[in-house]
Amino acid sequence: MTFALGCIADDYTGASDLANTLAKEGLRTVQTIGIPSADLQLPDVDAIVISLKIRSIAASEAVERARDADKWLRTRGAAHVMYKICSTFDSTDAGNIGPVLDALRADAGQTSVLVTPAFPATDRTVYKGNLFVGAVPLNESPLRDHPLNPMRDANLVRVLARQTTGAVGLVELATVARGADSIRTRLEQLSASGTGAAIADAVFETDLEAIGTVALAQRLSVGASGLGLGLARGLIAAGAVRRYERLTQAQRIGGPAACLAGSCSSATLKQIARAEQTMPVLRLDPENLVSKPSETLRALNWATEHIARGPILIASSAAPDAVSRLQARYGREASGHGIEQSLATIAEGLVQRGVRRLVVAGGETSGAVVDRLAIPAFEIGPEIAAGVPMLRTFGGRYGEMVLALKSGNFGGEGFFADALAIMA
Ligand SMILES: Nc1ncnc2c1ncn2[C@@H]1O[C@H](COP(=O)(O)OP(=O)(O)O)[C@@H](O)[C@H]1O
Ligand SMILES: O=C(O)[C@@H](O)C(=O)COP(=O)(O)O
Repeated sequence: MTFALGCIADDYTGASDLANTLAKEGLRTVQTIGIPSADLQLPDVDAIVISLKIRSIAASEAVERARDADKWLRTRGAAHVMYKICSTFDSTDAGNIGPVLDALRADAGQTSVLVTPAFPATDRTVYKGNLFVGAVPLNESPLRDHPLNPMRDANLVRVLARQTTGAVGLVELATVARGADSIRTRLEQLSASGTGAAIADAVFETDLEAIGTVALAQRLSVGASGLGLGLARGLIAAGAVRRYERLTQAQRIGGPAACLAGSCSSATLKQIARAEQTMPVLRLDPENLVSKPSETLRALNWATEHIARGPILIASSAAPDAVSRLQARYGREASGHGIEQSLATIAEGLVQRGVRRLVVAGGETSGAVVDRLAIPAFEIGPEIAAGVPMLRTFGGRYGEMVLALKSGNFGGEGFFADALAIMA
């Protein structure tokens, strides 16, 4: 097997977002769940995106898993590996972006690594090292109340410096806008002064093309889907990959369809409210989900009553004050993990009741669901919304299924209906 680009994503929705971007840019792409097992026959591809669930686990464990994935990709010929992080830089002062970057950089024998979470398609831009979500700095966006990694500082040079052992520098927009040579020169300066990571400003796709061109000459880069776009365009421009036209039509799979939401992002809360106008919605009791196993049974009994008549949505999602109250009672990790596992149990029950079309909202939530269903890999189907493709399972114990794994923050208000319309 040969491929041009190896990627490691720190969560599953992030992986499908990146895979979507690469496919859209013309790379034949497969998304694997973890390191593929030896017996999984992968199709011929230009890019492999290995999905890990390491965004919110202990840094030492995240490092170990990322290094294993990196080794797998390198031993199969990946000259360049991109580490995919969230476009809102989701992390805490304990990691995991910095520790993983430090370890992969050391393994690659590289001095300075380009880092950019910019993703203009979803309005994430970086200027003077500050990350903007739409019109506001990261710390003024809804991400300041994320249940697992509240983002309270928009200055990524500062944020990353608190997580890495090396110095963090900046490649300013004026440098980026002058093109690849100018970025390369700045990176060489930073490298000569021993700077381990260079946050690169980027506002437009042309900025990411220039950053991608420079990154490709190195072994490692770190960023969100905008960086993937830059790398994909760089590979095609260099003639390393022939542009492939992605499928824009989904093959019909039929059967019952369901949506599950564990994201508490403001975008997902609006999408659930909109879905209530068009499909039966069950709002779970988060306290019961953490403390009483019977809540999952209640959900499955409710689903059994409704599922034959059309799509349904089951949600644990709650507004920031309710999330804080639950966390104060049970702890941040225990409530997050408990709810993820309950939603995974509900997903498994739904699939056992015949559901083959499943939409999941939330990164950690998607990770728990996909792991429970033991799906080994996905082929990338048509785009539903920016950053969210339709995914078709590749192998696995439940036969062919289609899924959409939605990052909490992505999609318009009608996302659930939009996804179900494409996953017909
Ligand atoms: N009502 C709730 N109260 C507290 N935490 C919740 C609630 N509902 C879901 N969660 C947890 O919040 C986290 C949401 O993270 P995630 O699924 O990654 O969504 P996003 O994509 O928005 O980041 C998960 O750990 C989930 O279990
Ligand atoms: O880059 C992004 O914003 C997404 O691809 C992503 O990583 C989303 O993470 P979640 O919001 O936790 O799903």
